[in-house]
Amino acid sequence: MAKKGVLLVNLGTPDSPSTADVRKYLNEFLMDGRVIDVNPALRTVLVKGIIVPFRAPKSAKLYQAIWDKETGSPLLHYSLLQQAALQQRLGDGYVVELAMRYQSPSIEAALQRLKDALISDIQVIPLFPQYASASTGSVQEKVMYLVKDWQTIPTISFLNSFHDNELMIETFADNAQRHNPDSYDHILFSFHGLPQRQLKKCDHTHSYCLQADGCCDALNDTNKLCYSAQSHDTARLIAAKMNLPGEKYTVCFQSRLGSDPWVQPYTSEVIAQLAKDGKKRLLVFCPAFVSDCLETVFEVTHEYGDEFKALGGEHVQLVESLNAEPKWIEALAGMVS
Ligand SMILES: C=CC1=C(C)c2cc3[nH]c(cc4nc(cc5[nH]c(cc1n2)c(C)c5CCC(=O)O)C(CCC(=O)O)=C4C)c(C)c3C=C
Ligand SMILES: [Fe+2]
Ligand SMILES: [Fe+2]
Repeated sequence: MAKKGVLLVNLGTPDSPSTADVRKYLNEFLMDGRVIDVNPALRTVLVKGIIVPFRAPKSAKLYQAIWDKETGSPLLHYSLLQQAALQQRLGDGYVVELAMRYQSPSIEAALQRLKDALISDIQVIPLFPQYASASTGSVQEKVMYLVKDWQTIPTISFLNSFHDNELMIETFADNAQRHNPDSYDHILFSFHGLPQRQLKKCDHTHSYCLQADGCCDALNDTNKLCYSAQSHDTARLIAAKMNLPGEKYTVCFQSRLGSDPWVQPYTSEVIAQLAKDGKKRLLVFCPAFVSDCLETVFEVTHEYGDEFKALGGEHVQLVESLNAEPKWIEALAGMVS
């Protein structure tokens, strides 16, 4: 029987934590019109003239702090473990490839390997639980761009999002149990941030997202692919699995870049308020990421941890991401149709 292809795609990471490699990575990433969605001339000035020159040396230091001597970037390391575990779980009938949207391993090389293996049925799984044009949409666009000139275009299906996947929700809740959640004063669900403008552009009615009261309180036909609404849904589902009452947790958004408004509340402001309220111990989920990476290991544990302590808090504990947890690999296997 003909083999089927599965292409796992995560965001990307620099090839090394040197300033030169981080600069190369940030340039490719931030010049993507779905990530910095302003006109190309302005984007070039912002990215090449301002953001990257200032950010690359700083980011290189952060990457150096999380880079493992043997396994390198945590994001790539866990992604490779996921690929190997999924390949083993699916068996010989499938070829599982891994790619990064930016830098390496590239989507182009992965598609070429599938083509060389005569695979004509490919399922693309962008490894982002919640849909965003800047993440999932960008992967979809890149794959379509790369196959557009092939003589024979294979059957390709794309997974848009899996924010409510039962086994994924269970894996996050299981990971939290290692930390005795009852011993924490408050729990945060801290998602990667996104400019508000990008959320609004996904609302085809132009009247609901960030305009209607409680627009993220439930999913409906208008907001079912809204990143913020899906993030709130993921958090509600994990909270329900853990029997957390509403007052025990807060949904928030981290990693803001630039001065435009991003989806709120911002994690750093929530943490500051919790410290002011006398909370001492915080447990933090980052359910926008399926692998631990710079944004979880460094930003949550070190940056937010230090900020919280400076304001009188005692401890910020990250809940590990899905990484290569067997239940998560089972979740991925279930997504392969
Ligand atoms: C305009 C800027 C950015 C948007 C929009 C954005 C969306 C977005 N990003 C992820 C996932 C990841 N982002 C990561 C790092 C990262 N993201 C931005 C900017 C935007 N992201 C920057 C500048 C960086 C680099 C961090 C730094 O240099 O300090 C990562 C981590 C990569 C790693 O190697 O560990 C991930 C993962 C999603 C899912 C998303 C849209 C929802
Ligand atoms: Fe990002
Ligand atoms: Fe929305």
